[in-house]
Amino acid sequence: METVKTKKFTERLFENVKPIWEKNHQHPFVQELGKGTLDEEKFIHYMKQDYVYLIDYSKLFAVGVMKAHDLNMMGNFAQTLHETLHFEMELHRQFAAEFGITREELEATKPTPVNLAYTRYMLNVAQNGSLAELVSCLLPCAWDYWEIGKLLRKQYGEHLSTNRYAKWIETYDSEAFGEGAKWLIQLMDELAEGKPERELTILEEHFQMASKYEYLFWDMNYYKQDWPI
Ligand SMILES: Cc1ncc(CN)c(N)n1
Repeated sequence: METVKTKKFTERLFENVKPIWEKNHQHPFVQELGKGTLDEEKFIHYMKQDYVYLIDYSKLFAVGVMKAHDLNMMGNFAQTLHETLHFEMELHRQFAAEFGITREELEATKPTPVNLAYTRYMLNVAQNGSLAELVSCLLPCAWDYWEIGKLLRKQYGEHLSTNRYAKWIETYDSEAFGEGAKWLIQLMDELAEGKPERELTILEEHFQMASKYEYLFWDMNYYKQDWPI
């Protein structure tokens, strides 16, 4: 008997988000980072903003621990929280040290309107929504960065030795980061399993919204936007 392969929910998400992610991948911030030509001030703006973004992003994993369905899932959220604080944010601390920025200065960064709107959106869903909603919100952050890491390695990998931002590409293209993204993709599929279309639509809205915030985040840093007053 012929078996019909049903499409995974994340395959649907990936197909529909392509136009947004393509814009993220072609954003001048991303492309110039890949080439190593990105203006230092723009990168510093990003490093500082991203550091405080990641403090809030880590809290989403803590909510994941609270809402996890079993010990295994709880452990995975706890591990991802740990890796964000000690692996991903270490990248920012290292770059900051290179640019003469102290840890205190990094941590004291005030989030810009876009940064605040993005993290508040996710934290609101995390606290008031289901576990599936939480994962749909935080997934683009992990997944699209992994895609960008792989893409920049493919496009500009030959010139990494002369790219001052090489460590950034190596981090997001790394096996460790990819494993985290793959776990979240798999978890999204498990949590979406058997859900009615009404609920899947809401999950997809969060996924698309977070993906659009990713674009705004690149733009905000490229143009060094901050509070006008
Ligand atoms: C804004 C943003 N989005 C995603 C990532 C990858 N965790 C990040 N560091 N910053």
